[in-house]
Amino acid sequence: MNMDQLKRQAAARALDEVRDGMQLGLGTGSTAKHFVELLGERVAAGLNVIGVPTSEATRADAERCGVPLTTLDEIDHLDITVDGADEIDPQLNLIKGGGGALLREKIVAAASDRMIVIADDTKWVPTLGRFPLPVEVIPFGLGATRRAIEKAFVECGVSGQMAVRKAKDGHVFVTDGGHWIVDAQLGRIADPASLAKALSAIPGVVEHGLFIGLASSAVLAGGEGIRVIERR
Ligand SMILES: O=C[C@H](O)[C@H](O)[C@H](O)COP(=O)(O)O
Repeated sequence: MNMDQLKRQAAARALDEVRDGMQLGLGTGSTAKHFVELLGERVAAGLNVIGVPTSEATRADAERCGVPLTTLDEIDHLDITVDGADEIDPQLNLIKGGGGALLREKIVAAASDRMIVIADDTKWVPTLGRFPLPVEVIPFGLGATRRAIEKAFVECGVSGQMAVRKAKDGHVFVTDGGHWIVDAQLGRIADPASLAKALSAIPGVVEHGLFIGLASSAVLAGGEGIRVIERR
């Protein structure tokens, strides 16, 4: 089974948790896209749900698949958010934002009763940090923000190169919110909760890709089948 088939399997398993009448957060990325497509098939067959997309890309996918959409201004909570991740550790802390959608993803996950993470099992790691940590920043005063981020890294015992993310066309990547992303190659983040707190305290940082205590469960698809891990 190839990687894409594993992603679809994980998405299909998460779909088992969806009930009629639910309000759903719809994640972003190649794995979440499978979930949106499978959800669309169920909607076409009569399932009544409504979704909040975590990016303009997911909005377009959901519209194409016929999934009805709303916003967090029109409803007061979500039952489940189903989203992918770039890394998942055994405490179900995550690195997200490889696709640049971390800000909306975190807002939507935090407004949800449960967050189910779906992934192929290569995303499962003993310690976060091999995947570059995305930090969403305001372009204004970026030099000062970068220095403050470096200081936070030192205080949290991590270090590594930082680079402003570029889009495929070579221009600076701009998020749906109009911000930039700095990717930090940290290698190993021993204390992700402390680093998350330190980054959140920096004025020019809009959000970062550490999702601490947000995921309720992870559905990991691998060569030997599906593993569901619940947060203790
Ligand atoms: O910004 C993007 C998101 O955090 C994605 O959920 C994450 O990058 C995983 O994406 P994929 O399922 O494509 O690996």
